[in-house]
Amino acid sequence: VVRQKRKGIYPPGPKPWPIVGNLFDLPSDQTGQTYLEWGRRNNSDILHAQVLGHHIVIVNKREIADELLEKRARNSSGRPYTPIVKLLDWEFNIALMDYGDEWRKHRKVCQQHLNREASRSFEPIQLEKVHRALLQLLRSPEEFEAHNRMLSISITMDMMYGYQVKNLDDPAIDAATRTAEIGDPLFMTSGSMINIIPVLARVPAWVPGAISQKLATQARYWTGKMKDIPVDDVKRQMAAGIDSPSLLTQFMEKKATTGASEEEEEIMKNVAYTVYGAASDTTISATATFFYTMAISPEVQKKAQAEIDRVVGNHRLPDFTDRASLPYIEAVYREVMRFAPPLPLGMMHTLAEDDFYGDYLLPKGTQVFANIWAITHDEGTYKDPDAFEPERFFDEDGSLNDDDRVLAYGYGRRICAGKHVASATMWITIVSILACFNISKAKDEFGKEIEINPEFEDHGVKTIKKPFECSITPRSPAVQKLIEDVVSELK
Ligand code: HEM
Repeated sequence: VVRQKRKGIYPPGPKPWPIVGNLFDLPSDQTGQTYLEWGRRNNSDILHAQVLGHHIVIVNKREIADELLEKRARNSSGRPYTPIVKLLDWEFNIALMDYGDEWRKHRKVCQQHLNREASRSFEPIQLEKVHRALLQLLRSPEEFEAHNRMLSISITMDMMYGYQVKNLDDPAIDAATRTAEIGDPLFMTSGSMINIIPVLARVPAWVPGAISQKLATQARYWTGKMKDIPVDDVKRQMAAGIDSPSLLTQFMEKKATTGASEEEEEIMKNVAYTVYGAASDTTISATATFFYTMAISPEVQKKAQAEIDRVVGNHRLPDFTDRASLPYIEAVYREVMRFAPPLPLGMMHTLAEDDFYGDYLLPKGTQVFANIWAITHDEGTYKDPDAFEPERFFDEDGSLNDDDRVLAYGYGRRICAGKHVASATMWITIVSILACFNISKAKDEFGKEIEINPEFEDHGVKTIKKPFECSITPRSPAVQKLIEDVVSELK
């Protein structure tokens, strides 16, 4: 019997040009919104584009994303092979590894150390850094964006390496920031021709016009620094006998006592390097959204603070044991993550084999994107989706509803490996800041409120609230003292 290959049509999308396909149609910012608009124009929740023979599929509906990326995860958990990853020396990055043994080994280690139970070992670090951030907010509230960055970065560096970040000029942070600044745009599909025409990767950096090559050389240099500085610090800590719960110090101690293979060490380091990139910008973005939404939602803030005052009281700062007793704060967390998912398109999932969705052919190698932004702004599920309303997460009887899956963490087997850590960091940040401060729009010299530009910066992959001014003031002199006392007791 000769089996005929099933034929199919691609999902709808903009008409491709000869050779380049839709290269010039792909949005480089406002991606979530633009693809939702494509969906409306084509009257379809699944869309297709083509760039130089590469297929891209965008899914705007939750059910389709669940079907393709969860139920059919065996076929849809890959990442594309992009030459730029090798050029940048980013092959250590778990988020970029294709689905296979190498990824599986790394993911297993992530799972062991970042699962719900294991990630609780990081709670003391999260609490300490949040308390330090409260003091910073007290001292220089106008610099809240810098304090937000410092908070997220210092938690990650402490969790992974026991590395104590003193300020944002820290050499390890500088190296990581430069790596991302140079590397991120190169990595985007439309950002670098190297991704599309792999042969360009062989052009030496000194050839005029080989811009990506030159930038890649710089990015490689900073990637090396980003890896070496904290690892050298771990060695220093161990020599000095410093006891830290960090992932890498714990591992190194285990290695020194019971032994560990080279491979295990390599994997552990790769996890630590990956987490820095995966954890900081995403958490910074979600926290910036929190500040913004509080400044524009005084009613939400009042309700949240009333709940904290009722449950926690005014004589101590909140801690993780309070989480289950604060449903409204939980709803604020869910709503922050819904309102502006930090990675609006998540990450691409490539298909290992041809697949079909209805009559639509999704060829092997297709990069499938769940449009998380569109799914969390679906009017069918979230009425008035552009409004910030934690109330949408409550049932009529006043209890939290079961919509507790935070879609911002992505899909299937590639779902965010650090979602429990992220959830804990976000929650303790939200509850602590609300317990201590009132956040409102800043006022001009005449006492008139300054409206905040609602726009977000969107670089195609990540999104973050554009810088804005707001007023952050302590709720009472007593709370001010609480913060000062708690921080003065820290080492
Ligand atoms: C608010 C914060 C965060 C958000 C919104 C977020 C979101 C995401 C998303 C959307 C993905 C891709 C999922 C997919 O492919 O479908 C991802 C992957 C990943 N995230 Fe997160 N993340 C956050 C924080 C963190 C933290 C704190 C860690 C580590 C402690 C982390 C570690 C990772 C890793 C290792 C991956 C790669 C997983 C893989 O490819 O198998 N993330 N994250």
